[in-house]
Amino acid sequence: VSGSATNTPQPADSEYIVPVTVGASTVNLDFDTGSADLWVYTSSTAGGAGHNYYTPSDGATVMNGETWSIGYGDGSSASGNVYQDTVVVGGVTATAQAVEAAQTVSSSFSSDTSNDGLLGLSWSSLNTVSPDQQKTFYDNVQSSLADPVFAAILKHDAPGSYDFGFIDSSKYTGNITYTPADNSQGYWGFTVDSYTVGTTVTSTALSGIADTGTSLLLLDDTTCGNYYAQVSGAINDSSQGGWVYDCSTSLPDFSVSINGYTATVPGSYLTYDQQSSGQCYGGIQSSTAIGFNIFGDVFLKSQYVVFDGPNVQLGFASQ
Ligand SMILES: COc1ccc(CN)cc1O
Repeated sequence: VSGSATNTPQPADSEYIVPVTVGASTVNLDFDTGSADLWVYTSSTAGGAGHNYYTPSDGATVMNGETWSIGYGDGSSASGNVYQDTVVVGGVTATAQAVEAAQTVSSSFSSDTSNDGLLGLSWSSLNTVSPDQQKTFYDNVQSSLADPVFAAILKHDAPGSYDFGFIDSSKYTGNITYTPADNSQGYWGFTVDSYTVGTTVTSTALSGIADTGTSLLLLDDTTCGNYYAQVSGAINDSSQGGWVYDCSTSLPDFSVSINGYTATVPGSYLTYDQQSSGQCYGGIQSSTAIGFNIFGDVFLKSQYVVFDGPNVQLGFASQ
């Protein structure tokens, strides 16, 4: 089998939401290659006002004794109990998917009514269900897929898709360049050989993770400093949450070299949003607080990205 589900960017391309059939309901989930839990609001979730919620199908079963509790890099969290139910994404069906029902969610989730939960697409080793760790949707359907891969096609301010089971050459230009993935921490980790700000090449390798569930491109302080050195007037202002600059400033492109392929994020994608101060908040920010680099939506929305589990590799092409 194969299938494609449309994703829709939320304001500032902050997250990409996909309608998913979970049991007897349709909910809008944030697909997150940086985590491995599929969780969703229920009719009784504290903080569930304004969200669609999960209704178990007639065939659903409660996974007795199983619970989950997750924390994310931005300090948000959620927890609850677990059902086994049918989940359909773009016509691809997982018949025995662990559906994690949220009993509690933190305030940043409850106030974000654009999503009704998350669908994790990292490696299943990050799944938080206890005492029996559960598999991601991708792991559950992988053996049924015509080609056991999925692709993320995130766009700037336009609908894209998550494709399961096929590579679509109409969705990228040139060729796909593959590079080994580092799944040792449960993420889709990878290394770039160098980076370029405008036309200035820095021959330093950077490692990080491909994370559709993080909005920004989070890089070490040296790399951030080298980028914003080419943004006149940019300052790193902790009171505004990081690197800001006057919104009239033009931004240089940021590109990375992966196995001979140059992945370019145009300067026009590198402003995240305008602050009330009239300053603009950059899409490239520091990864110091996290301890590793994150190639989030700001980077990914310039690329066609293949996530290949069996070969433990990532593929990149321009779109
Ligand atoms: C508060 O909202 C979120 C927090 C964490 C993630 C996963 N990186 C996704 C979200 O939409």
